[in-house]
Amino acid sequence: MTAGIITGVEEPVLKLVGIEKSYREGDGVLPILRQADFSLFPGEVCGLVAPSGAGKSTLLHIAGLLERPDTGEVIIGGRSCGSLDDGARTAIRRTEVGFVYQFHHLLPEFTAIENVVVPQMIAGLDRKEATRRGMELLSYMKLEQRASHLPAELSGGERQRVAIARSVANAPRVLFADEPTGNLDPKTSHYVFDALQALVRATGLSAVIATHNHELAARMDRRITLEEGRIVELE
Ligand SMILES: Nc1ncnc2c1ncn2[C@@H]1O[C@H](COP(=O)(O)OP(=O)(O)OP(=O)(O)O)[C@@H](O)[C@H]1O
Repeated sequence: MTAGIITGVEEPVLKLVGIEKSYREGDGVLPILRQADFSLFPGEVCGLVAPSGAGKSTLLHIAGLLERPDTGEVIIGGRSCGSLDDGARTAIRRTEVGFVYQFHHLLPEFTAIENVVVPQMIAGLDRKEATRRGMELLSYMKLEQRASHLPAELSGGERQRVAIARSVANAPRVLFADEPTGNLDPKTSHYVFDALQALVRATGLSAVIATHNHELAARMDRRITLEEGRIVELE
């Protein structure tokens, strides 16, 4: 066993322990996260529902290794990430973590399938294998027929489904989605979430999804919120 890697089926894919984060505000500090603790288990889809400004994006960025907490520990796949240097954190982020945002951020000059293939080729896969996996992911997202279209030729919901497929192209352990349907109408939001859920079920991925949409949150395995910087489970 590799030193520092904990194995076992019940081990969380993501663990946050005592996370604290403040930002400077004028002459003072603005505390955002205070002793935030959280565990996400394999295959779980967890909704993060909290008012604007509560710290949802901050939490996702810290958990996804885009930002460092002031104190506390982020453990991904049993590995503590706090003491790692930026290079090691970037390597873990590339292989273990996927991100989806409110806006798709697809490469406009590349087709849907190319957008899913490019990150895999950057990670070292050959084009044939990357295309095979890319088509499989697009089919989970019900986009096989749209694979050769450019982003400008796709609807908002289709673009967001391509962005989701791309975010998991390199088989991360955990997906962080920050308002992934925030830009879509309610019907399309549900359709995109259906596709995301099918993908999660098919790949065994775990996900934390920040959303203002309570109906979507109700469809997730668990829901959490932020209360005065702490993570609290919702019924
Ligand atoms: N880099 C930063 N520097 C200073 N303040 C910041 C920074 N990032 C976020 N904040 C502040 O921290 C608070 C939490 O921001 P965050 O974006 O995490 O909230 P949120 O819950 O995701 O909000 P929303 O739902 O509106 O996206 C806000 O008051 C924000 O202004």
